[in-house]
Amino acid sequence: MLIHPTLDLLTSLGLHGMAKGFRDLEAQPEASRLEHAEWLALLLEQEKTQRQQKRFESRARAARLRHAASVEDVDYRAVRGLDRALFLKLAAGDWIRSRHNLLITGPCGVGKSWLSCALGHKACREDFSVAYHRVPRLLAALALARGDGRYTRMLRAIARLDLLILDDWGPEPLDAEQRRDLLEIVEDRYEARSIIVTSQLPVDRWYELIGNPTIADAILDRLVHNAYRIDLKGESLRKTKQSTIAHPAA
Ligand SMILES: Nc1ncnc2c1ncn2[C@@H]1O[C@H](COP(=O)(O)OP(=O)(O)OP(=O)(O)O)[C@@H](O)[C@H]1O
Repeated sequence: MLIHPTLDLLTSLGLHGMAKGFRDLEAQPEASRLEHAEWLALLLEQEKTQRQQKRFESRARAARLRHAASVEDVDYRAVRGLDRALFLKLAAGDWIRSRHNLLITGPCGVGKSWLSCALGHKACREDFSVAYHRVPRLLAALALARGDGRYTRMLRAIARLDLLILDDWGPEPLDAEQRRDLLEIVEDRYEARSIIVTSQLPVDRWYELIGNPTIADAILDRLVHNAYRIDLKGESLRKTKQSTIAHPAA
């Protein structure tokens, strides 16, 4: 078989997965017993897997998730208030396809950011576009963008994402500009794209966090309607981690 010209052709066509699969099969003596159709199927499978992996890597890079968390690593015993069945259902990603939201609340350090990143990571695997933002930094970045003409472009980029993670909302109340920014973001995504919001404050206190009753109604109506909720409880996992470091298991 003309191995090198075939490899060159696959590479020049950008079929790097097939090229790798071709080299691997050539190196296996038992592969000579395969039918042509089986060869082709294996090479196409390799190409598909490699493309999916590349796509996932680029999605994950763009998402800029704060934690390297994955849904497979969730410790259900450590996180109190986490319903395993609900979380596994969310991990499957149908809520994103149905354009629903997810609100994760609970005290400091119970794993809100971590779980949101685990779901963000899984969403990247499912080929959704994702971005993670801490709310105070995003609002500060939007205020800056307003001054230098990037505001509309930034909002447009946020609106296009399949999943937007807004981490650490509150406890500071929003000012007038921030309220409007949040309304723009939520309005753009309503019944079109999904949001995860995490906050130490329970959902029934978000109204006062927004400040203006009319805008609070508008934001919360769009955000809370159609939202799944996870209300975590218990001690900070940071403390548990520190005591494990101080007293490692023998
Ligand atoms: N489900 C989990 N499995 C394993 N480790 C976890 C899990 N959840 C959280 N952790 C660990 O606990 C630490 C605290 O979690 P995280 O930052 O998500 O808390 P948080 O509720 O968002 O806190 P804060 O309100 O202060 O932002 C993380 O650094 C992470 O390593």
